[in-house]
Amino acid sequence: MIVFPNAKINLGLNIVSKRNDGYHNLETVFFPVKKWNDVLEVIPSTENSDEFSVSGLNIDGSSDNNLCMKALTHMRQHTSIPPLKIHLHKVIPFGAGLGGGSADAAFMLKLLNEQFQKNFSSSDLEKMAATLGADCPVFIKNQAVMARGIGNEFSGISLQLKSLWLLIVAPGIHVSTAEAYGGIIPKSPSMPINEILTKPIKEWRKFLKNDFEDTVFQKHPAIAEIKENFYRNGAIYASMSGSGSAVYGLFKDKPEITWSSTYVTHLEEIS
Ligand SMILES: C[C@](O)(CO)[C@H](O)COP(=O)(O)OP(=O)(O)OC[C@H]1O[C@@H](n2ccc(N)nc2=O)[C@H](O)[C@@H]1O
Ligand SMILES: Nc1ncnc2c1ncn2[C@@H]1O[C@H](COP(=O)(O)OP(=O)(O)OP(=O)(O)O)[C@@H](O)[C@H]1O
Repeated sequence: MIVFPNAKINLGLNIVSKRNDGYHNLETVFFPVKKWNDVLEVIPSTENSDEFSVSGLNIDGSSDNNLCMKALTHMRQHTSIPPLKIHLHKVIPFGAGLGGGSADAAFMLKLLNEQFQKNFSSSDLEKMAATLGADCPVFIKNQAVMARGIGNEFSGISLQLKSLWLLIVAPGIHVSTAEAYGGIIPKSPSMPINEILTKPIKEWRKFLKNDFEDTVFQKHPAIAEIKENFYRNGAIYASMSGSGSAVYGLFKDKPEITWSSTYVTHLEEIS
């Protein structure tokens, strides 16, 4: 069986308060980037143990630390799964705020559920995903949603982004999520994100903020420069995604911007 875990971007990100468990309560809208995908293939293994291989981008860490394998290990705490041969082709830049590792883990849970007819509900799978990372549960249903809590309490949202062009640029700067949260002083948002998103997109620039930008831009001016470049080239709205370092822009017409050859870019028309 083969699946195609996709990236996400955050439309607005307010860090509201620090919790006693060390995590932060936030408010954000997750928007799935459906056409930017890793490739995850799982077949039965002829060996007595799992086999795991990776191609594409060079992910740091051992197989056991890969979120696909963590998802498999977690699922096995609930049910039996035979030895598997797993291949991950990594396309989505990591440490970029695009949630690619989280998507791999969530898609692994969904694949195992379907392939082995386990009949776990979406809500069961979301609970399993939550143990693997705060960004993981959203990839179970994989729809645009408003998220609160640590990023796993969802409510519906209606967005009119169809036919806009989405450009994402990942500059290859690895931002540690934990470190990015460490630099933030939480505050209550002046206007809830779902209210801002009902305004015309050209007004989002004034109101829709990512609270990580100030500290991350200060440390990495190259990331701030990407955002400025988006606006210089006609973006209706531009922002860093998650804790960075990727930056995205929404455009009415297909943008043609030249970037450093070391940057990874993705362009899609939203459907
Ligand atoms: C920045 C976002 O991408 C926004 O969508 C997410 O909040 C990050 O989610 P994630 O990468 O899945 O994060 P996790 O792997 O669960 O946590 C990494 C670290 O980030 C911090 N963390 C994460 C999520 C959250 N709501 N509050 C936090 O303080 C914690 O220090 C945690 O140890
Ligand atoms: N399958 C995987 N794909 C990518 N990274 C993985 C994977 N498994 C483990 N990791 C580890 O997780 C780290 C973060 O990966 P991920 O792609 O989720 O980061 P991110 O883009 O910053 O996402 P987020 O939006 O969740 O902060 C990587 O640096 C890597 O060490």
